[in-house]
Amino acid sequence: MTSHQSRRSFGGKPLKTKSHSRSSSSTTSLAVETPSDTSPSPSPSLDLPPRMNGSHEVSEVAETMAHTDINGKRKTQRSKYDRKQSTPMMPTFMVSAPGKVIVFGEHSVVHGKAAIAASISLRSYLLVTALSKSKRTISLRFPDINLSHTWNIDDLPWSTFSATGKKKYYYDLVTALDPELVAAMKPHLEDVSPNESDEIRKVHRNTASCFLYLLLSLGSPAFPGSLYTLRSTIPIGSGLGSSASISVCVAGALLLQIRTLAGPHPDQPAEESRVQIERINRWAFVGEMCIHGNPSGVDNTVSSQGKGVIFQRTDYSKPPKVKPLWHFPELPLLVVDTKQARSTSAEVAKVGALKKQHPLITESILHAMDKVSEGATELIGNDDFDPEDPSSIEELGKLMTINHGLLVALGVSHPRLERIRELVDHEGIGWTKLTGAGGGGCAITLLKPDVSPEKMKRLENTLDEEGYGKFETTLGCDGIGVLWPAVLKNGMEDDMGGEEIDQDKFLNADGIEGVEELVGVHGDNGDREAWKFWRVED
Ligand SMILES: Nc1ncnc2c1ncn2[C@@H]1O[C@H](COP(=O)(O)OP(=O)(O)O)[C@@H](O)[C@H]1O
Ligand SMILES: C[C@@](O)(CCOP(=O)(O)O)CC(=O)O
Repeated sequence: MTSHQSRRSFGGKPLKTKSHSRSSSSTTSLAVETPSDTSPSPSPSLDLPPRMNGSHEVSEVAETMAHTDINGKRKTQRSKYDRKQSTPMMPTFMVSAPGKVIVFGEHSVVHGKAAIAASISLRSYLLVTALSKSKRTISLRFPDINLSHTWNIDDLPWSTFSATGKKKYYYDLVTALDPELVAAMKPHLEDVSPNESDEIRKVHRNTASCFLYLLLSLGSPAFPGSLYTLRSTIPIGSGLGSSASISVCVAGALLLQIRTLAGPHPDQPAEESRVQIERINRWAFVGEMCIHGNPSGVDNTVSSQGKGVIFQRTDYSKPPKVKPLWHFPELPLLVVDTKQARSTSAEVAKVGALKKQHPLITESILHAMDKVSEGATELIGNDDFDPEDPSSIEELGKLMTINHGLLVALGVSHPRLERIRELVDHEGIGWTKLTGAGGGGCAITLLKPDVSPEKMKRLENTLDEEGYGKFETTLGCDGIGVLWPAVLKNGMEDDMGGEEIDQDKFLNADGIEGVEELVGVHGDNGDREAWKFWRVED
């Protein structure tokens, strides 16, 4: 594969991509394999920030952080003269993680075939603000779902989570929720959004349980009072991995707060970066279990590591095998939301019924889908594949068209999905397929290079008129990123060290565009350098 440093035309807007050296895919597996990561954590190497907003005497929060061992036990040892040292407080920081699309092989994956999923540039952003020593509370402000909740740290069931046989460490592989721990957590979820409808409360409690289970597993009674503010640019419940993305943000933020992650920093070897991502991914999977019950682990893996993955599930009682595609190309992708509600289980059942009725025909379709995924893996793994070259894009696009046709044959498309395909085909601007379960949800279009702004505008107008949601994204983006400290500028311009992104600014950012403009990983003039990523590619 060629390396590229590019700005592709995207409906008249330049698309930002980064330069990465590329080589063939690694076969390292994340999330679903036996733990090998039991080494003690290296100390974190994020640069400590310049003091912001004037000088802080060290607070007990910072002191506690500095004296908390890897198992969360507080070390009470003080300095020689038993007085507080002047060290900076943990800064306000931010983490961000992407959503995902299934690029090839939805449905056939349910029947043991290989599928490919990849990250997209729609992302969740979580701002973490350490509170002053006197505030012994943990607060969530998640305005996308109108969730606002505060727990008193000292009231939380720490002893149950740290009891012998129950305590889990940051390096553990947790593959199931512990029913006793879930029961201990339950009373602390009961007063979440008490005045909302049952339906809304369920959503709020799922999100709150994801956070609380991770906090109680990774934290300790000495955990610093903190405020977590989350905003996401990923539509919720459209099959684009919004829940995995927030689980990755929460897992990453908590692991950073207990100082069990090394980096990210630019010189970090890929191997070390992958270990950090693996840690985050394992805990994000636990968060996903709180929201979903029985997730496959694919969404959180793609969201943590970014790029793409091939996944296959030959034994349905086990999680799928996940092989990272560290060098998945960055490609311009249009995601269109039909806004048509769909049920993944109903669509999966449809295919199951078809297979019963027409076993040979259905098996041939599924086999053909497997060949499409195989062909796509070969294509993008080939050294000749060049995301800048129209013929490479066309080959990949054709595979998407075939995959969509096969999904139609399985009966999982929907007139609103077909309408998107028709509109895109009419303009001749790219290759479209449904993504995820179908029956509604989203379609993805791989755009031809240099699509004319007029054609793009015409398509946008029609989609708008017909009530579709549209997102201009990039496929194959970075996974979890860290903005440390969370400042608007890099802090180089003046002595004050940059302007802090406080909660108000973040909450007041206007819509998706406002969030992207204020804190976005992908700024108007290319990717923001202040965001750091664990570089997983060799
Ligand atoms: N921005 C967000 N803020 C708070 N919770 C969120 C957010 N995005 C997703 N969630 C949680 O994830 C759930 C959506 O998961 P799911 O239905 O699987 O959709 P998706 O396919 O987008 O992951 C929501 O009901 C909510 O609990
Ligand atoms: C249809 C299926 O292959 C993908 C479902 O994707 P989503 O939940 O719609 O993102 C089901 C599955 O893999 O569990």
